Amino acid sequence: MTTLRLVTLSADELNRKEQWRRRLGSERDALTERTRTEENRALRTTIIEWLSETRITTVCAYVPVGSEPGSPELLDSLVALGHRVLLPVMAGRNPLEWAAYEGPDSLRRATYGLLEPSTPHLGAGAISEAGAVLVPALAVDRRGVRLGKGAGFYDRSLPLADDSAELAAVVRDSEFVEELPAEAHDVRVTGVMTPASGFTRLPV
Ligand SMILES: Nc1nc2c(c(=O)[nH]1)N(C=O)[C@@H](CNc1ccc(C(=O)N[C@@H](CCC(=O)O)C(=O)O)cc1)CN2
Ligand SMILES: Nc1ncnc2c1ncn2[C@@H]1O[C@H](COP(=O)(O)OP(=O)(O)OP(=O)(O)O)[C@@H](O)[C@H]1O
Repeated sequence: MTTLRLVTLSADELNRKEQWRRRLGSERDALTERTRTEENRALRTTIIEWLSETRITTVCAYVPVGSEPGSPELLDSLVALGHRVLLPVMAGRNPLEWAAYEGPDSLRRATYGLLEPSTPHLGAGAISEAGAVLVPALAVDRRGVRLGKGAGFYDRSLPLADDSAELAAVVRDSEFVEELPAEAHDVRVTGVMTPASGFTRLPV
């Protein structure tokens, strides 16, 4: 009985997550190039300012693709300011591995239209060296529940981060929402970063 009920609930949650993904995805796709550029510029400024107020050196980031918030320029700015920037490398369904970003030439095409670093792989444990993890997301809620692409990569990887690390979901302002469907395996982020509001610490 109990098992059956759990399975039903979980399928339902999955459905609700999928509906959110579709809606948020079309909203992102409908943005004008101008809005996108403005938001990404604001994100770059606000992320750099936020980090400059901390003693964080190593930052885990991601190379945005399609309509994801963020920009390659942000990665270059972080490196120029002396940060060590680690980027995710997919390794099957295991936790993400990490490798250093060393400029645009250090990236190569990977599966699913992603770009990955061609520098030496540092393993899945390298995330523990980061003071901040910029986490790609479609949305995040006030409890720190994050909605991602739906493959669970960050749910498997974030538990390897240091306890003191800031786990900052990077989203558009309208994607910081009241409540998202949550599942037991969802790892909560410690903060959210948006173009207009900058970094907001969440009560995790
Ligand atoms: N820029 C960026 N890099 C990232 C992530 C991300 O969200 N954004 N990830 C965050 O986790 C990881 C990759 N996550 C992925 C999650 C799902 C699928 C996926 O569902 N692929 C579909 C095909 C999708 C398509 O081609 O449109 C599939 O498996 O069939 C791929 C990668 C690591 N790197
Ligand atoms: N810790 C885990 N170990 C193994 N599998 C997991 C774990 N966390 C999540 N998963 C698997 O990943 C699937 C997708 O999870 P979810 O929908 O929460 O992904 P997401 O957080 O949106 O995606 P992503 O992290 O890739 O951006 C889950 O149905 C589950 O099967």
